[in-house]
Amino acid sequence: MVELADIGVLGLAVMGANLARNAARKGFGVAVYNRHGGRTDDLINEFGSEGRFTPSKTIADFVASIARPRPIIIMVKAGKPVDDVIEELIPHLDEGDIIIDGGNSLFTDTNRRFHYLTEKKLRFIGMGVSGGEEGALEGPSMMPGGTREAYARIEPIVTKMAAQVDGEPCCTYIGTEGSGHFVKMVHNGIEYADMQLITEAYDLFKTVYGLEAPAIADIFADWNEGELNSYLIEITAAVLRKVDDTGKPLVDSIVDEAEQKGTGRWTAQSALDLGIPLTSITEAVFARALSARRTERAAVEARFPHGDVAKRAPSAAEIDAIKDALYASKIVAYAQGFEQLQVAAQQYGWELKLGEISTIWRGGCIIRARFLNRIREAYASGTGGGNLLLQDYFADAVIKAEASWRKVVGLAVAEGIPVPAFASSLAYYDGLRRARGPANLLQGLRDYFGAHTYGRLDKPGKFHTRWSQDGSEVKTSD
Ligand SMILES: NC(=O)C1=CN([C@@H]2O[C@H](COP(=O)(O)OP(=O)(O)OC[C@H]3O[C@@H](n4cnc5c(N)ncnc54)[C@H](OP(=O)(O)O)[C@@H]3O)[C@@H](O)[C@H]2O)C=CC1
Ligand SMILES: O=C(CO)[C@H](O)[C@H](O)COP(=O)(O)O
Repeated sequence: MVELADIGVLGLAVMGANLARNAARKGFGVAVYNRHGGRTDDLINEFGSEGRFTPSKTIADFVASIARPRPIIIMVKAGKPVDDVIEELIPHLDEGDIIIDGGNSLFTDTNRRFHYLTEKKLRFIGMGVSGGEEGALEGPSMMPGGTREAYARIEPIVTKMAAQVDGEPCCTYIGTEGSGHFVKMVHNGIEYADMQLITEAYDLFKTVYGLEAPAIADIFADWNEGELNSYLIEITAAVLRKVDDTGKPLVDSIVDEAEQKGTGRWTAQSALDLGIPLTSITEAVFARALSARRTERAAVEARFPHGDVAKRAPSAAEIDAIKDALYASKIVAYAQGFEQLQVAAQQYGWELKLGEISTIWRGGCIIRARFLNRIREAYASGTGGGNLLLQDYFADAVIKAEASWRKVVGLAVAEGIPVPAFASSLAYYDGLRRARGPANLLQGLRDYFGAHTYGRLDKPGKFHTRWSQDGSEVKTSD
């Protein structure tokens, strides 16, 4: 009798194929299927000896080859393909089978699919997966959302497939509905901010100080030894060090147009819906949009040429100042991202455990970093409610970095180098630490043109001034 597979993987492009190999290497029987069978053949021909694979050329055979209740990871392009695949699967499934969408789906789509499949007595898990091609194979960070009992069925498999840090799997139950994909979306938003901050530091070293890529690589490699230690800082050094077949740094020949698949934009859109000042991530999304206007940028540069920047090698103190600016801005980006998780949890009725989320982001995923241990500690100590900036470790780090942060933003502004993520993070910090800001005037203006009313510091209630009439003030509510 043929042994049934423990899990199925449908969609065998880079992520699906590597997740299937990961599961097989961990000893699970893995059923595999791809719409175009060539990918299935390639996987089996190249890696079939790595474990117990059951390849199929039809969905019916694929489903039939998995032990019930069947856990099936679908790893296809986000959007309509996910709905198409779900519809193709449904006629072949039995009550209690579990479809696990491991792609980067929009969380509202996952909410919809969760309820749709629940009505059909099928179970649905929206599972964020981070780590790219290598992580999928070696151990990603996984963020599964759905019912707790559906998660219990897949837990022994996914916790074994996930990256492990200090003996703990980088996978935990996130919550119901689309919460797993929401958390992955915010992860990606933070990834956008992290990368934007790195490129701003690179731009300063290159454009203001005239450093070549290998010298900048050395700086990032050095930073990776300290508190900035992270996967993205590590690979920045590797990318900057790479030379092409002409012997020149590859990075100097890469087109300066950032692409995006949507998760950063969704994070910013969600922040607007939830009313969260998610400035660092949103600026990172806008910076990608501006970078994509390459032809327009060339034309505008011709009309508004830059003056020459007097380039000179940076002193050790100037390098440290950029490091401080990057670190403080990073703290702000994470504080904003974690606030978004907190507010979403309240808004959508999800019990997101921020300590556990920071724990599973410590390994496997793109934003893995030493820094996440600090966030985990803040939540573990029970003092993690509210803004992360107020936690002692982060507050001390920002206070220590503040003078350098201002200097670096000032230098960039003076030299005409855009640093939107450094600057907006600093503006957020400055805005947040002012008990009294200038919105009193704004309220006055709103009341003037639209009778929108305002509150007063000296008495309770809401008021309107008859600005263009007799100038008198009326109380509009208590
Ligand atoms: N690449 C990465 O680093 C990461 C990707 N992700 C997410 O994981 C998912 C998979 O990513 P990736 O591996 O890069 O692959 P792609 O996003 O490039 O998707 C390709 C896969 O989708 C399948 N597909 C597309 N349309 C359909 C359809 N209508 N019906 C059935 N199958 C379809 C393709 O099948 P066929 O071969 O037949 O065309 C192929 O298997 C995506 O949601 C992505 O956003 C998540 C983390 C990291
Ligand atoms: O999910 C990921 C990592 O966590 C992907 O790499 C992500 O799709 C990259 O996003 P973009 O193409 O928008 O930069």
